[in-house]
Amino acid sequence: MGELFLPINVPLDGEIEVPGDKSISHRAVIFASLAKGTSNITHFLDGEDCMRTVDVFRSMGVVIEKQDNQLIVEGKGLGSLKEPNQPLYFGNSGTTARLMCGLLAGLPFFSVVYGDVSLTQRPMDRIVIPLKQMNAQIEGRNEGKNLPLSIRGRKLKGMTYELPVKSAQVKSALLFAGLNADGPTTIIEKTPTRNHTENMLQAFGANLEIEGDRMTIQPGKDFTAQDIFIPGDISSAAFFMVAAAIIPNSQVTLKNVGLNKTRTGILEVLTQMGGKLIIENETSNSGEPMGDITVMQSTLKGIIIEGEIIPRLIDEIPIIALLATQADGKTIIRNAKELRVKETDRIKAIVEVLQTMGASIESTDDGMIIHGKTTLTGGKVSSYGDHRIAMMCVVASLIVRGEIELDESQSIAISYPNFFDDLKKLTSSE
Ligand SMILES: O=C(O)C1=C[C@@H](OP(=O)(O)O)[C@@H](O)[C@H](O)C1
Ligand SMILES: C=C(OP(=O)(O)O)C(=O)O
Repeated sequence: MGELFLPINVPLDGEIEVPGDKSISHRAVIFASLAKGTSNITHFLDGEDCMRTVDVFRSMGVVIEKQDNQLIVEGKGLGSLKEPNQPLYFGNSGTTARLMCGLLAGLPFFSVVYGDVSLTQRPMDRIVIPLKQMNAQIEGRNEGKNLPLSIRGRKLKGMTYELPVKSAQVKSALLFAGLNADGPTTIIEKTPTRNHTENMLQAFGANLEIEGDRMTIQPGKDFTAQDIFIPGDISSAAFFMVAAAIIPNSQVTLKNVGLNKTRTGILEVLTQMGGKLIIENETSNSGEPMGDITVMQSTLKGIIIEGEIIPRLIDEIPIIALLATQADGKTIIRNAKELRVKETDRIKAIVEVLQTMGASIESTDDGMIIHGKTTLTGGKVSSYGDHRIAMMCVVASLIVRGEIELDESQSIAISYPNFFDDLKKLTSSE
């Protein structure tokens, strides 16, 4: 996209409603498509990733209409899905890939699934191995480690499985597979990851029991259509929370943001670093809490981010790294090796981008160490086609002394199509 001509050190001021949560939007389309009746989904994220999930269900015969940010889904039940006559394209979306494979493995037809260059490199064995233990018939490139995969769906066997990787996508894939199993499927999760699938299973009337670190799904329950309001995405809000925290005299309110505890690690980190934030107007819908978050600029200090909090802020680490460059002292991020298998190797990308801009940051095997506070000077950087790296670069451009030349920004439409409009609103208010 070339040079980012954005206002430098202009305070961010005002309020916006960030787009709908990406994880919850994917799940809302899936559940509404499996349910019987008409579901209205309000504040749906029409980013590219969620539209891939919509297209997949359209290819299986579900009528889905989009009116602005409202999605109307005419579900006819799990048994009504039809064999797609073309390969299913998952684009850049890891969530679509993992969740859909779990579902397709148990449906009585054949499908072929593939993705873009980035998704084709991401690990699929984390779902293929446990799905095969449930009797799934899946073949794929690199012995099933990567897309494309071919899936001959059939009745699956229930099983008990302890998750070896802290991944909500793997957990969700197995819960969806469990809907088409011959008996109960129990999943043991030692470190909590986002629980939107569990919340929505319960909201649609599935037979799901959760006890401590184990959950059991029983097949055989029909789902009834629901009206769903999708909260704002805290992972999108994070970019403006950080911008407000680091640009002098800023104050930003983000309305109706999802506050599910499995996602709010960023709020804890901001507070521990000395950030000022207020949460107001808390409500909830379909088991998902939400509220308004106001963030003000403040003096920040470095902290250690590790352990159980990591899955609760995994997608926010690119913007947290930028935040840490503006905090006094050392910030250490550990136990985040999963970042290496996201849209790009995010540890490598974050470190490269921020080093180019003049930050003092080094990578470790499972994270990074950042020394602050540094004045960023700009430079020529690549997002590697990763939406979160691209948005981090745009926020950085608001505080750099020089200019940032970013190679692309189209990827931002994957999760935040109106990102630049929202940025403009916050930088141009009186
Ligand atoms: O289940 C989900 O919606 C997601 C889970 C996380 O991935 P993993 O399950 O791979 O950790 C997250 O990084 C991704 O953006 C969305
Ligand atoms: C990792 C992400 O998404 P996905 O895994 O669905 O591609 C993300 O949005 O940061």
